[in-house]
Amino acid sequence: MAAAAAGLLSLSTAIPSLSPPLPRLRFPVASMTMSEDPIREWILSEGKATAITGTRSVGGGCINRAYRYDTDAGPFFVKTNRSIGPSMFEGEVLGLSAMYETGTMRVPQPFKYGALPSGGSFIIMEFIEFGASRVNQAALGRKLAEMHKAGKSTKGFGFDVENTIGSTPQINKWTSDWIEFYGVHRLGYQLKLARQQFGDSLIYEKGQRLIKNMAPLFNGAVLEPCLLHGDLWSGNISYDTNGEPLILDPACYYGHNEAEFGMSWCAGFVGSFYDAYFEVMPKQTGWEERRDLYTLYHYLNHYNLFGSGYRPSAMGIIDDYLRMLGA
Ligand SMILES: Nc1ncnc2c1ncn2[C@@H]1O[C@H](COP(=O)(O)OP(=O)(O)OP(=O)(O)O)[C@@H](O)[C@H]1O
Repeated sequence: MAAAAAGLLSLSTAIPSLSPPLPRLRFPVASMTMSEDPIREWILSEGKATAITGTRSVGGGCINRAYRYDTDAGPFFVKTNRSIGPSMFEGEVLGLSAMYETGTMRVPQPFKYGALPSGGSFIIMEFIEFGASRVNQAALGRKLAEMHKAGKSTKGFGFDVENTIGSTPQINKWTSDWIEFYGVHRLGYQLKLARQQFGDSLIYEKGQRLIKNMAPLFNGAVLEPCLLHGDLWSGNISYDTNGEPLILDPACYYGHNEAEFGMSWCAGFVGSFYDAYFEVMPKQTGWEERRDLYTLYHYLNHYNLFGSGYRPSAMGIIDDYLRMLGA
């Protein structure tokens, strides 16, 4: 899909409740007719508003600017990025759309993304009022498992577009074999980046040794592609005013379900979360032994994004596995 293409979705397909069955959402490629303010234009046409009564900044994000647009058709949530083209928001729209279509976990319904005339890009989506943090980890675990169960792929492991994890590119090339996908496009990609950025050939070589020898860790596991949020940490989890969990800001792809727990060290998941999750998606043989392998991807990404403070954690995991595997 061309990066400069705009995603289109009519608001007439908006659904007030998430009860299945949901209509299939589509984001057809459309040639961009550049208006002076494409956000306003969409809200006042397909967004079905006749007046924008106010706009205000929403804090919280790091990468983009976020706004609430109040209108006579209800509020919209808008993010803009002044320097990156629409490809980043294309990834977010397709990820939100894929999760929304499962009719399981609550996610904001994505409406539109495109280019800004001054450069940069925007995304418009459903505005969700967050409730007081009535943390319900059991509901979160159950809904997440339902999403993993419902979000199936016929193309293998990967996604239709590349996206980003933090600001690091995330390669989603469709691959039929999970161990190959995780080795090449997840661990291998981050290891190459560490060698390139920091000249760290030690972590690269040890990491590659782990990739070559990690297959036995998957013995007995059911390696089916499931739709993953991909960046599930506490900053991307919230609750609506009914106390229903919702997840935001995804880096979606189809992967082995256990990879979703790779950010658990920043998510604060407790026992009730895992108990509820495993009631829907049963625990697989060897999960405890694979757990750190899935956190390794995110530790490596933190090393690449934030520097050497994360290196000991990544290296420690690699060394432990090399010892365990006698590699
Ligand atoms: N659909 C939504 N409705 C209402 N508020 C939202 C919605 N999505 C996000 N928010 C709020 O806006 C803030 C910024 O959004 P988000 O985290 O997606 O920004 P970002 O800059 O893209 O991400 P990052 O956290 O990676 O920097 C969030 O912290 C959240 O409080």
